[in-house]
Amino acid sequence: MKLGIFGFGVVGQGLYHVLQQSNTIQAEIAKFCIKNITKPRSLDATLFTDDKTELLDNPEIDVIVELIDDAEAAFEIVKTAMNSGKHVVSANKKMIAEHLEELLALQKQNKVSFLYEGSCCASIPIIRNLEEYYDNDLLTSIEGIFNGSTNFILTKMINESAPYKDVLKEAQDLGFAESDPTLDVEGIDARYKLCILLYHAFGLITDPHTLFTLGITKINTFDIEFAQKNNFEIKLIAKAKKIGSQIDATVLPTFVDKSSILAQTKNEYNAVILESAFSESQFLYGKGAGDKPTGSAVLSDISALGYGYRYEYKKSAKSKEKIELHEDFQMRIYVRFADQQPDEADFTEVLEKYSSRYGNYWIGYISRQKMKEAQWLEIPEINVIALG
Ligand SMILES: NC(=O)C1=CN([C@@H]2O[C@H](COP(=O)(O)OP(=O)(O)OC[C@H]3O[C@@H](n4cnc5c(N)ncnc54)[C@H](OP(=O)(O)O)[C@@H]3O)[C@@H](O)[C@H]2O)C=CC1
Ligand SMILES: N[C@@H](CC=O)C(=O)O
Repeated sequence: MKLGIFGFGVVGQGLYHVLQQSNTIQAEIAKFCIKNITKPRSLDATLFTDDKTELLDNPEIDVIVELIDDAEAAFEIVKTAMNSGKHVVSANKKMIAEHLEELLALQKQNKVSFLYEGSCCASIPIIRNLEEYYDNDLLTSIEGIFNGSTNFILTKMINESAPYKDVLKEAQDLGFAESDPTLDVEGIDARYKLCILLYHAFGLITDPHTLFTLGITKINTFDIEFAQKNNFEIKLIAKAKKIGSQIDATVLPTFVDKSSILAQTKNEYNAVILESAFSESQFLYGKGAGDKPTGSAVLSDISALGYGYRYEYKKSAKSKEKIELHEDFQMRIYVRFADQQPDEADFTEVLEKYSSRYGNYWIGYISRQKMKEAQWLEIPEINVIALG
């Protein structure tokens, strides 16, 4: 294989290192295409170009590896590569989640492989497991910690009382966070990953914007103290549950019991729990961000191209039932507020009310639709955390 690699940032360099250390892959790097040609690089300058046609128009390059931080530019690169008959490996969850249908069509039209294991939970081989191992089992739910940066931030905030701003900066310095870290802390990155996994798990294509998502930016010491008093950890949980032919999918900060497997998942580690009819509960665990862990997933895709592997998207091909996203579910939530309180009429039932000079909270049931429409959710002092 001759590889044309786009991007030499955290993941591009991680891939370079794992490729150097792996002695089983028959792949040669033709060139890296990057954005800024004047930036100093750790490798010989002849290996770099800022002209994408040098890679895309080179007939000797049969595999394009797309590892850049610009989703729209990435989509153009991937489209051109596939239309030129090249196989593509990517880790770009934003690009994949936002263009999934077009990408499926491009693979089919051009009879090429498009693999993207690194896009979901970095080193955890979740996509290929969903494609191959869970081919015939009846999956009922997939849930877990799908973002390394927020898990790193929450671990440090809760276990080490570290300030949010400092740990966000640390997550950026370690190469875990996206170039735009809002994608991480607002839960959007986890939502992209959930969208991709929804297709591989259940055959459901979803517009990422439709999934109800809350991030971790409003969590404060009052919430952390509530968690500690009640033996909880706070985790950003992405979850999709199949009820009949309907799917309930959300990304929410969630109180999880300290003894649970998800509470034990710390720092940049990710975790996925799968529930299915025959194998019942299974757990996958591994680093969800970082150079070499993500590089290893990309390497595994490159290796799979060596034996002609491609996703068959079996769930969508085999499914006889029409799977739909459904929003009419009740959620049990904790809502913390200061002077302005949430609208009680929005709640189906308020189970508990607490008030003190340090802060107030309610615990209650509310429908997803009411949550989506709630104006009070925009108030900076109001924070919602799901109760699992
Ligand atoms: N970091 C992580 O842990 C993980 C990241 N990902 C995904 O991998 C991708 C890369 O992330 P990461 O390595 O962290 O990002 P970085 O910001 O570290 O690197 C981005 C690279 O893309 C290059 N680039 C940007 N735009 C273009 C363009 N138009 N043409 C050519 N090159 C371009 C940059 O060039 P230059 O060097 O000149 O600036 C840089 O080398 C993203 O999609 C991210 O979501 C997936 C899993 C984990
Ligand atoms: N920013 C992402 C990187 C991996 O996907 C994360 O923190 O999980």
